[in-house]
Amino acid sequence: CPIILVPPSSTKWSQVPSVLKCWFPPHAGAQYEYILVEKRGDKNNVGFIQLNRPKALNALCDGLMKEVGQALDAFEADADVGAVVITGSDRAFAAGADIKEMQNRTFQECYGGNFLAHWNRVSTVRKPVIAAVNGFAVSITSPAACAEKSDILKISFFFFFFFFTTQDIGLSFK
Ligand SMILES: CC(C)=CC(=O)SCCNC(=O)CCNC(=O)[C@H](O)C(C)(C)COP(=O)(O)OP(=O)(O)OC[C@H]1O[C@@H](n2cnc3c(N)ncnc32)[C@H](O)[C@@H]1OP(=O)(O)O
Repeated sequence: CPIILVPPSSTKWSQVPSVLKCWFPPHAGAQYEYILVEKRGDKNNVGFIQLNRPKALNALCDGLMKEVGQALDAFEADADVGAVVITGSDRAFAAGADIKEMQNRTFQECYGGNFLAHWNRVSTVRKPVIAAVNGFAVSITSPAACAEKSDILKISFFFFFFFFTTQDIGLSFK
């Protein structure tokens, strides 16, 4: 007879031993530490991820980004889910990368360890992912990185590069 594993409702996803994680999807009971995850909509077919570090304005720490990746994996594998919505909480969508966590990392650790590799999961999900942005939404990027993504940005980048040779900082506040 099949064995069904049901984690206690107080279990945090980060406390679940790795060998057990494949036996139950994260949104089936185990709680996340940094995000809230549920299925919404009349047909329960919208995957909903709420960033949930309000005291740190949802700064994107390593643990939060790993959990977002896990939740996206679970929604991608769930045939009932047609699209995913990611939103913030309280005053912020997200205050960008967690600068407290980053401040002691050396360039070698970041570059050699490819420390943002798992951040890309959101761009590889094949289902539509919608960002419902509220409050602060802070980020930084380089025009060169943006220019890889679209022709319009390539043209903008050309003009940008013409006038500025340094990296650009993109900030968006509420
Ligand atoms: C994606 C990559 C690779 C890079 C980036 O994203 S770089 C961008 C990083 N983000 C920032 O530099 C933004 C830093 N935050 C701010 O400038 C301000 O917090 C604010 C303008 C967004 C809001 O200012 P406000 O005065 O309303 O709130 P604070 O008192 O400053 O913050 C409340 C609370 O949140 C903590 N916090 C805010 N942002 C971050 C962050 N990015 N990383 C870690 N923690 C953050 C802030 O320290 C404070 O907590 P404490 O009271 O416990 O210190």
